Amino acid sequence: AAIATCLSDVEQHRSSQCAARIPEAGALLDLLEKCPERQQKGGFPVVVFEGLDATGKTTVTQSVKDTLNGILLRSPPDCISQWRTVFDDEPESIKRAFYAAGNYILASEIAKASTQAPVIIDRYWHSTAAYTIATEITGEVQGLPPAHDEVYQWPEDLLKPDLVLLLTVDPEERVRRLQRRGLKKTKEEAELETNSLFRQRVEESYRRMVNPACQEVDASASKEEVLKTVLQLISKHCAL
Ligand SMILES: Nc1ncnc2c1ncn2[C@@H]1O[C@H](COP(=O)(O)OP(=O)(O)O)[C@@H](O)[C@H]1O
Ligand SMILES: Nc1ccn([C@H]2C[C@H](O)[C@@H](COP(=O)(O)OP(=O)(O)O)O2)c(=O)n1
Repeated sequence: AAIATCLSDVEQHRSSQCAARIPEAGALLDLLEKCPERQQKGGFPVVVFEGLDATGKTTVTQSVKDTLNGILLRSPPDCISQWRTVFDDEPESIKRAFYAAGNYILASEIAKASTQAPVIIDRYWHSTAAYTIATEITGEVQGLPPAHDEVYQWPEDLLKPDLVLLLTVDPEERVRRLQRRGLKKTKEEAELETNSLFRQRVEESYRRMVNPACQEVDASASKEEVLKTVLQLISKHCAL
């Protein structure tokens, strides 16, 4: 399934002539091969936060982690994030193999952490899927694969979270937050800012994901209000 695809993608790139150019692909594959397959979740809830850049994921995940005494994780996981810039400059298929592999490596961390405390995650599979789907077409959301297409399914061999919250803010507020933050953006995020059709395709892809689907949260309110809404949703959907 998905892990096989991303393994073969990375393997292909390791064994191809570009391997000399991307030695990190070999190191990534070694890490991936060490991860046990079909990881099981522990007894604590696993909650994922998704959304476009600057919708407030970092802010809210930190607060939720503090409130619930939880463990905060992100995709791509810290153990491979030093290679991110290398893969971000590669062609689309190599870049996506990196992010896909990162989700499987993260699954091992989630399995372990969820035996200790609630796990809060900043991006996971839905990010990889939504940005990939949105990149593969151009133009309006009408051009996306139809709702219920299998591209919107969660990979059957990847550990599932209990709850996925999709943070959305209106485009003007999002740009204000991006500007206020003033951090260096990934190339793709710079493009997002200017390309509103791409942004719409990413959000619509997020909304079509199923099993688990994303629950949308309007994140335009103040940090305190957003935190309150999110904590209510978590206590409604997860046994804490
Ligand atoms: N609810 C909010 N209202 C106003 N500003 C916010 C809110 N949440 C986050 N911000 C600000 O917006 C910027 C982007 O937030 P951040 O949490 O880094 O988003 P992300 O992790 O989704 O990229 C930051 O400068 C942050 O302080
Ligand atoms: N699990 C993940 C995480 C990120 N990605 C990709 C999707 C986009 O190209 C970028 C977004 O990452 P970026 O660092 O800009 O986002 P944040 O600042 O963390 O909100 O990474 C992914 O494909 N899969």
